[in-house]
Amino acid sequence: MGRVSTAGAGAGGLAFSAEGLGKVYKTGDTEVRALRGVDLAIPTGEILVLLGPSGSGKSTLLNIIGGLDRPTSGKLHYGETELTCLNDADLTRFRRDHVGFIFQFYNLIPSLTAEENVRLVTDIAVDPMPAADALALVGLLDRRDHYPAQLSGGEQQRVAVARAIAKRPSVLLCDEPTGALDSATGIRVLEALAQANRELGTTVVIITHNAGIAAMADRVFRFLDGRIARIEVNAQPAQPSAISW
Ligand SMILES: Nc1ncnc2c1ncn2[C@@H]1O[C@H](COP(=O)(O)OP(=O)(O)OP(=O)(O)O)[C@@H](O)[C@H]1O
Repeated sequence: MGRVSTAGAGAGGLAFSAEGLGKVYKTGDTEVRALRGVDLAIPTGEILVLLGPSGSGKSTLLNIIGGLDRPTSGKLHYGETELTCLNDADLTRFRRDHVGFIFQFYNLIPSLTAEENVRLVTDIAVDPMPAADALALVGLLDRRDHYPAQLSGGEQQRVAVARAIAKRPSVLLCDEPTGALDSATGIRVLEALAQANRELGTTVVIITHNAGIAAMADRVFRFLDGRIARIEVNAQPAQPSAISW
């Protein structure tokens, strides 16, 4: 794609690296320092969990990594491409071609079936998988003709996962993907994310307030007051089914 090279973002490399990322939100006379000098390295193909108190900067970082927002200071690379140097059009192209987003509320179009919701993405993506394959990956092929209102919350979120993975993104960014779900359905959604990671090699970043989910991560970043206060590496990440909620 355009000027965003994927060199260095392949297996064994770094999906993202950042030095001194800062973000200041200005509203009138008020300034909020949401990120205060974040350095990070996210290896390709890992599952990363971001934990930390409300307001500590997790969503701000996720939005910057996904090209939805820009930092006010510091540098961010995707593989060998410096995202912080891209113009708006190239940043949009990076986001469209490489990033899948999953949010707490599923944002499905109510008047479209599960398959049609996924097709919204596969119709415009560069190298998508068939919508049916994406639904099969999250275990919902038999519900392809159901409308969102005919699906449970967990099933709707799995359709959202299918929609996000159908374009074969290199990275899936998930902001509280199980925040609205009970433990059984939440675990099913986490299994869908783990499956995308395993079968497609997708790097997965998950923001959560549920510390139990950290058990499935290769790496955990603990945020405090706009900084990464601690990084933990799991030698043996757990299966989602083994997570205690
Ligand atoms: N668009 C914005 N304008 C002004 N301030 C903002 C904006 N977005 C976030 N903030 C502020 O930046 C800080 C970090 O917010 P952020 O959403 O990144 O935290 P978080 O760790 O994701 O929190 P939560 O767990 O509650 O989602 C907070 O003080 C928040 O109020």
